[in-house]
Amino acid sequence: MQTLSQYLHQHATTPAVTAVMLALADGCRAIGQAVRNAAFTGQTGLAGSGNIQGEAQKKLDVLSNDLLAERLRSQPAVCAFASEENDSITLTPNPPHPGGVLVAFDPLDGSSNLDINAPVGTIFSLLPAPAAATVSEADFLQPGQQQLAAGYALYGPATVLVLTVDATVSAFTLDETHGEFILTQDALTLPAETGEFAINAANLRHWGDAIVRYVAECQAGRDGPRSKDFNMRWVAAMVADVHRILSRGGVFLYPADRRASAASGKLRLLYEASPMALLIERAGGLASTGHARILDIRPASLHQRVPVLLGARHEIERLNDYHTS
Ligand SMILES: O=P(O)(O)OC[C@H]1O[C@](O)(COP(=O)(O)O)[C@@H](O)[C@@H]1O
Ligand SMILES: [Mg+2]
Ligand SMILES: [Mg+2]
Repeated sequence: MQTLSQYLHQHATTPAVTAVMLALADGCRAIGQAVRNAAFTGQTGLAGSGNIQGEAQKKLDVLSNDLLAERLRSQPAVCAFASEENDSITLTPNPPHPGGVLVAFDPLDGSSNLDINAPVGTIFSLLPAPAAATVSEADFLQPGQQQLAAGYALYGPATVLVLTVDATVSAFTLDETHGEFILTQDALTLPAETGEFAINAANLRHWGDAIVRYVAECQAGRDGPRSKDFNMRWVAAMVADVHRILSRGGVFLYPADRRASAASGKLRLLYEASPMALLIERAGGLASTGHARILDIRPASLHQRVPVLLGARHEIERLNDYHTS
């Protein structure tokens, strides 16, 4: 039995990455508890505020953000952090230093699921801090391939933490009795083929031709050009959909579409797409916009959105072909 701390001391590239991961894991443990106890602590429903992307914040969005911010502020390796729920970056008391870390996070992913007691999660990304006197927003605009580490926590029937700090992806399950994350799956790998896809099909009439073709061919099953039946799933929390893919394969699609409001898709590059792309690629899959590898994109702004197609290698290659042919 290996604890998260033991694992990180063996696998993480620097002591700073270990320290920041442990702080994030502690924050996720606290968020998991807050989610489970919300009915007794007055933390259900809307906060009455909105975030910079115009989304109504739930009380748990705000609390989760605070729980992570608290831990990152007091972690000496963290020089600054950026959150989906904050307009701009937050500087910690620690100026940039060799080995210093910037953290970008989505404190509560899939928060519309809170109303129905369905899974939600937290997504985080660690980037190298600059070699400058202070950190600015521009320092966060690094392509995803420069991430030092990334991961997510899924608050489902069990609280699971999935992360990458080296070339591999590992999963830890929270032992609720002892409050410890225990390694439960090492070296997760993603099959190149799949018979399962995930997309919000309510948006079908807005999709571009490549997505319409891909989904129609999956739905045609063994009677269509793919000559096999496909299954469809949609949890409406990216963390849970990606976790299913890392557990049993599949593809997850949140494409751009023809609506002006969805011209770049829905998901955010820094907090959602980049960290998930790193996990998926390290497990042997691919993550693309249809036209570009997500990890190659240099963000133009903190809250930038991108189309996301990720999962089984051969399916994403097919989707890339459909976008260019
Ligand atoms: O409501 P839709 O269109 O099904 O979108 C669901 C997607 O939106 C998200 O909930 C966005 O995340 P947030 O809850 O952090 O805003 C993803 O987790 C999920 O994949
Ligand atoms: Mg999210
Ligand atoms: Mg969120």
